[in-house]
Amino acid sequence: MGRLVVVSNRVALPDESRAGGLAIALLDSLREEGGLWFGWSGKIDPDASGRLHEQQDGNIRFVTMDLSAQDHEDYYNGFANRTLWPLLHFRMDLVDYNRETYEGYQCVNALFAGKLAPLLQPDDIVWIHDYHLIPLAKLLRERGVRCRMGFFLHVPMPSSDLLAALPSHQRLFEGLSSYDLVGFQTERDLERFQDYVRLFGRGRVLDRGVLEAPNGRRFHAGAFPIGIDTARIAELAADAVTKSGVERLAESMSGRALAIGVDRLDYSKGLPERFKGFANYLQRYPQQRGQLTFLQIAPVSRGDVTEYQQLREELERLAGHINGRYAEPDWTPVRYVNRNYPHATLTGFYRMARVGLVTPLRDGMNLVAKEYVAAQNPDDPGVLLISPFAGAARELDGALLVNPYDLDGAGDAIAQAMTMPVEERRERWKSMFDHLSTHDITYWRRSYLKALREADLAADGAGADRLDAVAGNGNGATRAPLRERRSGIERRHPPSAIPPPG
Ligand SMILES: O=P(O)(O)OC[C@H]1O[C@H](O[C@H]2O[C@H](CO)[C@@H](O)[C@H](O)[C@H]2O)[C@H](O)[C@@H](O)[C@@H]1O
Ligand SMILES: O=c1ccn([C@@H]2O[C@H](COP(=O)(O)OP(=O)(O)O)[C@@H](O)[C@H]2O)c(=O)[nH]1
Repeated sequence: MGRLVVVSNRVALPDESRAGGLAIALLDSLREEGGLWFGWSGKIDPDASGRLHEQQDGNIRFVTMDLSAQDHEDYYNGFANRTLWPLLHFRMDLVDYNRETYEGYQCVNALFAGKLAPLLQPDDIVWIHDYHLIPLAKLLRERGVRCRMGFFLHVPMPSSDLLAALPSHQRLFEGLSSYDLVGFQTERDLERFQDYVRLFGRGRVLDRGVLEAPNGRRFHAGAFPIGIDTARIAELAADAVTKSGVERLAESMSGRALAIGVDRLDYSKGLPERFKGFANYLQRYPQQRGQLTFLQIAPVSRGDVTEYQQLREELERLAGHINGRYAEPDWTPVRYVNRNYPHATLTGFYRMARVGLVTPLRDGMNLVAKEYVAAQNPDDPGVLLISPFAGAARELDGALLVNPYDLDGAGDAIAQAMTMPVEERRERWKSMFDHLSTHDITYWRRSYLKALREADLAADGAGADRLDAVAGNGNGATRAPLRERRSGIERRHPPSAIPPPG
């Protein structure tokens, strides 16, 4: 079996501890399989982009590349995080497009290709991640790389009309057809991508999950909801209870219940709306005032980008405003912390929390939602409140759905969580925990890689006779949703027709 080569902008280097679901998930995957992880070093080289660093940690070989200040500005702060990130999170109002940053993005992708190509062996399986690196497969193929290549998009795929509003969208998104398999977080993301290919991408959907680019190249697409290392999170959480940081938090609660939110400081996470929803709860449920303290952990993210700086200021104002209005001499309703915590501590915080608040405006998956569930005490679990706009909501059918734009709804759901009987909490928790135990990070990686290894339609269209046989493989399109209608919003378990990982 070929070596696994993972490529992503962010790499979880052994001494790295920044928050972010992609890096955490890929580290879990590579630990099991071993292989090469290639990406940005996280360092700025004042002279030029391209200096490589190499280190080995267990069975993972890390090769990372520095970027010059200008490349970092155009590629990461610019096109990736000021153009693509808002676009892919349905925020046209925040999209800042200019040709210069787009060219910078292309140049950095070309640099990745130039440095990576000589490291590859013909039977490697190359797995490229996220919106930073959409053009990479095409650029590698232009350099003669013939390996099997897959792509996974960790963020949402928005509606095709939004994608089509991006100048040069065809040049960018046609790049996806150079992969053998393009993976999305949910079936909805896959559907929206197929719509784009049909309506604006000059391509064809030959069958569900089998697409053809304008140049005739055929490739697969499927939904592969990412998971967490459920057993390890549950174990860490049980052990964390005696950790000093966790004990200190427990002591400071003075017997009050805890509501927790854990998010990078990002406008996609719906933090102002969440703060306002909590204020709504305090205002409309005065009889519960003083019983629940809300802890929001929000490590600073992408701090050079204006919109992120503005969000930080807004949240500071809101936290001050809510505390000024509702605090008592012996109780502060909102605790707002811009610090990053390791899982050993975070899982203990999750377990202590009666309410988990995960209310993004849009989120590819949201691993925090899954970690919160995995960390609960089975005898006395907390209640997860989740936005229907997080990919995870489709799987976590025991959570209370909260539309982040509905502040009254958020207030009601918090109050409901506070008074929910333990039997109901256990029942809701169990169905989610059982699901997360089977659909964990290993399941995700194996399912995706199995589908990638089997995605062998010839690039020139030969092999079309196999289309019928393989259509639907890897995305489970043909299975009916398992069920679930709560609060009027249909949620599906992830594609259960993915062949069991072997
Ligand atoms: O690398 P950063 O710019 O610091 O940002 C951190 C990561 O944020 C995004 O994470 C996404 O991936 C998660 C795992 O699949 C998913 O649960 C979440 O919904 C996504 O937002 C981003 O996509 C990554 O590239 C970043 O590394
Ligand atoms: O202080 C923190 C805050 C977050 N995280 C981790 O960062 C990841 C966030 O992933 P998620 O999918 O929720 O969102 P993303 O940040 O990737 O958009 C989760 O594994 C969190 O446990 C962490 O380790 N420490």
